[in-house]
Amino acid sequence: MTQSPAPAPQPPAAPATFHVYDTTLRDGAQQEGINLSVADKLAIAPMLDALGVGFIEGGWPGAVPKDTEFFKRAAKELDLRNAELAAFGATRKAGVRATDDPLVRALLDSEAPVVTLVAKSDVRHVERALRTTPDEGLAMIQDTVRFLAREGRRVFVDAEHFFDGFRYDPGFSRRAVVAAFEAGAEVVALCDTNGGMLPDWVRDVVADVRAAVGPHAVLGMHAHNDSGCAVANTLAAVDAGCVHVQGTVNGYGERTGNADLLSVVANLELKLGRPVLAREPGGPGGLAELTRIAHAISEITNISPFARQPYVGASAFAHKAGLHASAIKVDPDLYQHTDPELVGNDMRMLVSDMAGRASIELKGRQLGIDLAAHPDVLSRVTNRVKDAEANGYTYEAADASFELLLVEELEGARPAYFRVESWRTIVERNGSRGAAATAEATVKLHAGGERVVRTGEGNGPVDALDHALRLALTRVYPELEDFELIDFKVRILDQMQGTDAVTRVLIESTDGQTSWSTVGVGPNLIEASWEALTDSAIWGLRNRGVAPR
Ligand SMILES: CC(=O)SCCNC(=O)CCNC(=O)[C@H](O)C(C)(C)COP(=O)(O)OP(=O)(O)OC[C@H]1O[C@@H](n2cnc3c(N)ncnc32)[C@H](O)[C@@H]1OP(=O)(O)O
Ligand SMILES: CC(=O)C(=O)O
Repeated sequence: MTQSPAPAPQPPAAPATFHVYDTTLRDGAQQEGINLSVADKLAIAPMLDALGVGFIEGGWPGAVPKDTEFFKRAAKELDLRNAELAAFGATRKAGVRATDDPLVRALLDSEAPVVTLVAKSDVRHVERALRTTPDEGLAMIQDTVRFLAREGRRVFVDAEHFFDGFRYDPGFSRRAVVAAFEAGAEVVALCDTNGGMLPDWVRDVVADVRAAVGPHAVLGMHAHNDSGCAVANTLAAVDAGCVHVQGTVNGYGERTGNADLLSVVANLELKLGRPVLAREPGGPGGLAELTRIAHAISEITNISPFARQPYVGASAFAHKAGLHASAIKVDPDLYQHTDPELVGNDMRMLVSDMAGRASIELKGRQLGIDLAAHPDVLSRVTNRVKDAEANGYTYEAADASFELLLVEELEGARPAYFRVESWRTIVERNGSRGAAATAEATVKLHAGGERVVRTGEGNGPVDALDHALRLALTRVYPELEDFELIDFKVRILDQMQGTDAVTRVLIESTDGQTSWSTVGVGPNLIEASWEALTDSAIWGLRNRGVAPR
């Protein structure tokens, strides 16, 4: 007999407030390899605002000159609709009055409406890193919070190393949080600074603190991802009563990063039914912007998007296995945890040797080719793909070559834009030391009812072949003048099915509007490249609606 699941435990009563606090521009910028200019920060902030976060932590004014400049310019140049800017900084130094601490003063000077103070809440850090007493550690928190609150700032406190500290000496860590609230802090975010917590540990500690501070105190969570649990830890904290979540876009951050705020908000909204992003009614923004903003920000950080990133990655809704595709054909929900459109992403079908007929049918549909009424074609294409992949081809990154294969099986032949008679290449280098090699290629083909022979030059044999092919075809197909080769990848595949190594070439081309990828395989680089180059020309012409001449 099936047992009904136990009712989920109810979260403790908590304030209606819920904060989404982004720290991409501060903690995200602490990631190795990220270096954001003031202009970069000014470009990212409006994207975060459009996403609907409530707070944007812009950096540490006074400590980092670029951040001082950011707050100065942000006040004049940014027109934020949803978010408030937060300036990050530390509590006063030991033995110094808050009013006399230049870094505390710099927080005021930033004119940010919110100030977030990092405060030591692990007694070991107070004694060993600050080299002071627990009482002075608590006084540093209280004095700084009180001073800034009196100056009219909303004060948030990041309780640094809270979880490690709590597991070592819960009494001191609790007192640090209570001290911050008593002094006027509006939020205390409990930080897993070293990122090593697990969700159950977080839940227990947050529940303890929640009981100590009462149901109305705004507790937050700031998680790092060193145990791979930052998002889960953030959700566990919410479950236990946190109503303020911190994180960074794409999970950027020190070491292994912070909680990916995009996953956090998607999970809160889609899985837990908590609308947490601000949205203008009927307007853009919110979750539907998630994928676009993730990629736009990765352009600015110059960190390649992570394909397997939950919700927003290129592979997040990409399906490869044949069995998955056959169920998806019936209902996409059978193999997807959520609808990709809700987060602005797309479902993609990947064609490979793991494809079955359903994968090919769905891929055809995605390419605008309905194969439902052609079971014979589906079987032939499936078999051809499996054979070709066993011989070194890969179609999941070469949609254009796959489409040509499909058209060939459907229409009985490839589009006959030209017929190749032969081609050859020569690489030449004179005997002088340091002289560069040059390449020349000759292509003989038939197009537009004529035999055409053309020679092209290039800095290598593939470049020369590309030039010769264009020279031979552009009189008949002037559209080719817009085509450009934008990426070229080579891989040597050893011992395919007991044969010698083969070479696989993947080419990406563009006509300025569309880009497409083709694949070629051969016993050497030149033959593989020729196949990918000719596929590229054929697909590009067909896509433009050009008829064979
Ligand atoms: C967990 C986090 O990620 S918090 C964010 C960390 N971010 C950064 O550190 C980036 C910006 N940092 C900086 O530019 C510099 O470290 C500065 C300007 C803040 C300080 O530079 P310096 O004065 O040269 O000091 P240094 O970096 O060597 O040491 C930090 C000092 O801050 C003190 N400190 C550390 N945490 C705190 C805190 N929460 N409250 C008060 N003081 C603190 C340390 O005790 C040390 O003081 P000391 O110089 O009297 O020994
Ligand atoms: C404040 C902060 O970044 C941390 O404790 O990790």
